[in-house]
Amino acid sequence: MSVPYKIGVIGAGNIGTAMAALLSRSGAEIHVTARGARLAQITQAGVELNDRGEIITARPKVCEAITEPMDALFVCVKSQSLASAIALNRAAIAPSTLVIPMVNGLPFWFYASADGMGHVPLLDPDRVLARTLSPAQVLGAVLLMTVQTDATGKATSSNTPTLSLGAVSDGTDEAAVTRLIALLETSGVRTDFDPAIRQKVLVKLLANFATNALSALTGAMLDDIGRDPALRSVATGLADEFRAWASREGYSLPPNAWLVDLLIDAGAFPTSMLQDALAGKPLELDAICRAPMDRARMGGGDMPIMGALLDRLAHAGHTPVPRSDIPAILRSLPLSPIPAQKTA
Ligand SMILES: NC(=O)C1=CN([C@@H]2O[C@H](COP(=O)(O)OP(=O)(O)OC[C@H]3O[C@@H](n4cnc5c(N)ncnc54)[C@H](OP(=O)(O)O)[C@@H]3O)[C@@H](O)[C@H]2O)C=CC1
Ligand SMILES: CC(C)(CO)C(=O)C(=O)O
Repeated sequence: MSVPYKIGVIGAGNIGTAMAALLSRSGAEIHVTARGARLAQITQAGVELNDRGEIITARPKVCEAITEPMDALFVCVKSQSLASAIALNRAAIAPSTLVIPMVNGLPFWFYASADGMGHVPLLDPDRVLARTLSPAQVLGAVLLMTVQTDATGKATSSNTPTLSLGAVSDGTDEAAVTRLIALLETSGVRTDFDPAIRQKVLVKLLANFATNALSALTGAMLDDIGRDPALRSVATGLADEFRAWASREGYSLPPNAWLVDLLIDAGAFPTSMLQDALAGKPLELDAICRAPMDRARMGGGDMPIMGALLDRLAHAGHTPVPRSDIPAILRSLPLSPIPAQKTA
């Protein structure tokens, strides 16, 4: 009897539930981790994804922590939980396991090379990730998928799941990656392998940086941010700050016209950070906002609009703030023109 291909999915929230349901169509053996009430839900009823009208149900193996090596491990937690989730699931990770962190924000591996993981202190303060994972086994990932989950754990996705994967250093087992991509494609996840994965990460992070904290503070949907002149000028000011830093790092990012189109096209969608603010959950501010700002400051630059926005968030008490407070808060941000950036 052949040994089954084993895929671990750490975290059964929006993305983890969707991935577990989709990957169940690949024929691989799927192991999902969950805790508390979610563990009980999956044990009883499995996972369910409504993928643009198609209901996909599956009964993966479910546990609090995976205790045997996986061929591939998708880590679907918030960025601030990545190190603890990896530490808890240490037994799932053999030297040959492909580990795919599916998180938004500046990735902990962004400065990795064959010599080591590099270090972004905010993202891996105790170096758990750097010590546990080798750069060759980590695949960078950019996921374009919008998923929301209801109280019963049922996930709903409103677009074609699209995933870009990329090696973060030399030494990645290309045959293993090819096999994983075939399984993802069989599952309905449109997947490519992109040698320029860092560029792709920064393009997505440009959108997150420009919108997420702003939406958490104001409650604005993506299309509001694209259309409302006051919100739009904050978002494009943030994008200018981000683009200036990225350009110093050697990356050329799309211009504000691209960003505004993306926001308007997205419609009345609450960013993932607004969803967290509304649910009273911790916000991914370190990975999405503070880590790029720290890197900019380390390079002698600054991000004054983001600095002020984080300050307003810290002092807001309750987020989103009342609508009546928004105009004064937006006017208080340092939206002075910054030097024109060279953009693609
Ligand atoms: N939602 C979306 O549409 C998109 C999200 N993303 C990104 O994907 C990542 C995941 O987001 P999302 O799925 O929405 O987040 P959720 O908060 O919905 O899910 C995270 C899950 O991880 C679980 N978790 C946290 N720590 C651990 C741990 N140590 N062990 C096991 N489980 C753990 C949480 O469990 P518990 O509830 O018990 O805390 C929760 O179920 C984020 O970086 C997000 O920005 C990217 C693209 C789109
Ligand atoms: C939709 C988008 C790109 C908005 O920033 C996103 O990824 C999010 O909501 O976190």
